[in-house]
Amino acid sequence: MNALAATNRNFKLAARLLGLDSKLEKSLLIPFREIKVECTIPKDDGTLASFVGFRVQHDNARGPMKGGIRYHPEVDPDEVNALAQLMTWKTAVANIPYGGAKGGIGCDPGELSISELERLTRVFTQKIHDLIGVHTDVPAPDMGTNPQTMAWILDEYSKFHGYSPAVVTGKPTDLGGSLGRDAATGRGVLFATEALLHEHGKSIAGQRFVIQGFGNVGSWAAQLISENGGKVVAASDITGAVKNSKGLDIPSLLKHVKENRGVKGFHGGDPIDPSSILVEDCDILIPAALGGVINRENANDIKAKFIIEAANHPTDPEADEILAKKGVVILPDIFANSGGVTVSYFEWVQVFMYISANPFLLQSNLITFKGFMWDEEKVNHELKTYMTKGFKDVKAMCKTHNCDLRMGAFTLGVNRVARATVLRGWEA
Ligand SMILES: NC(=O)C1=CN([C@@H]2O[C@H](COP(=O)(O)OP(=O)(O)OC[C@H]3O[C@@H](n4cnc5c(N)ncnc54)[C@H](O)[C@@H]3O)[C@@H](O)[C@H]2O)C=CC1
Ligand SMILES: O=C(O)CCC(=O)C(=O)O
Repeated sequence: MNALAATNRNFKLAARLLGLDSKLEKSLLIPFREIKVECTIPKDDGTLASFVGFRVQHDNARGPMKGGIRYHPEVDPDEVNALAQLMTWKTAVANIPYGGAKGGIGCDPGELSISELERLTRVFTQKIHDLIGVHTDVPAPDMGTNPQTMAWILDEYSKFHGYSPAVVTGKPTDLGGSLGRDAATGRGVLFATEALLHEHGKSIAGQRFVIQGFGNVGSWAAQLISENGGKVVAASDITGAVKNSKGLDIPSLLKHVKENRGVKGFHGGDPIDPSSILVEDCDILIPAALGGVINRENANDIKAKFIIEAANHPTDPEADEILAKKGVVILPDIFANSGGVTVSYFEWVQVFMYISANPFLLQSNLITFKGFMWDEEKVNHELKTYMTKGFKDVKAMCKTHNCDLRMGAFTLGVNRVARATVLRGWEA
């Protein structure tokens, strides 16, 4: 099932459990705006290259639309649409005052030089600058993008609208980014996993983890899990996969990935076929790469007892059904990976605090006044508070609607957005 069909299906199931009015259901499903732009850049060798960029703004009933921008060859409009919708429910589950959006450019960032990536980002920003903004739609990093990408967007946007550090989050700390944002999605995955395991009378220590994807989210999750006594027995990325049943030495693997741009060739374990990573023996499986990877082809062979969805939409609905019958507990993406957008919200709030404390910044283009920025300990502490509360809220919905964690999270998110929509008088 494609990502959009799967996401719509989950939304409709939640709407039915909530008994939503059919007109309200329809208006919640239809995106606020879909943007598709052509981005042509000169390559370093002087030839021209054209790419297609997307931004889907799904819903803004609860606040400015929020979500990452992805650079990946498989970016397509349906997937961006699904990911934007997931952001709407995710920000509502986290109970932060945002709606949902997502963007992407169909490109392979590994094939582009830094200057080509900068030109592409600036052209994309030129094409969409009138439709994003501090109070309308606030991008952030996702697959294939990073704080540097956000810095280019900030700079290009500011040429049109004046210095606007709150127009993106996940930016470098030197430009007003929040401490802790880089690790936030992985740290949120840790807190979410702790909350789930606690309920099952378990803790991270001693559990065997398998992680697919070793980029921002996967590598931070691996690091924090191993620091908390968990054993990462296999990990993979686009370059390859490695396994060590005694537990991979994560600091050495992180060093290897940094030096070699991938997991491939790491000597602290045995190389395995990356396509078998999801069915490796473990207690807890963490998909942290692409969507749709857990499907009817492999669901029956999955050995994990718990799946923590660090990636967006890693599990197809058909796999959901198979895994439920096997008794596998799935912590859904719209809760499990909400740590990133939650700290993005903290970043946005911090930027407003220092701007209002020192309006001179807006004229000077310089951020020198850090008095109202939070230290990392505060960021992490607040994140834990939000993740713990989020888990409790999801569980309460599971009890009310007698449903699994995915529907608990969907009913929680959809209900909060529906209430905001009605309160604003937007229902049909
Ligand atoms: N960065 C963030 O704050 C958030 C990211 N996410 C989701 O987490 C997932 C990962 O995102 P990031 O870590 O930010 O991206 P990233 O670009 O930093 O890393 C992606 C990782 O996935 C690997 N990968 C790509 N294709 C693969 C394949 N076919 N098989 C195995 N590995 C593959 C890459 O080699 C890389 O290690 C995505 O689904 C993203 O939407 C969710 C919430 C927030
Ligand atoms: O930090 C953000 O604003 C968005 C992160 C994101 O794209 C996601 O949660 O999937």
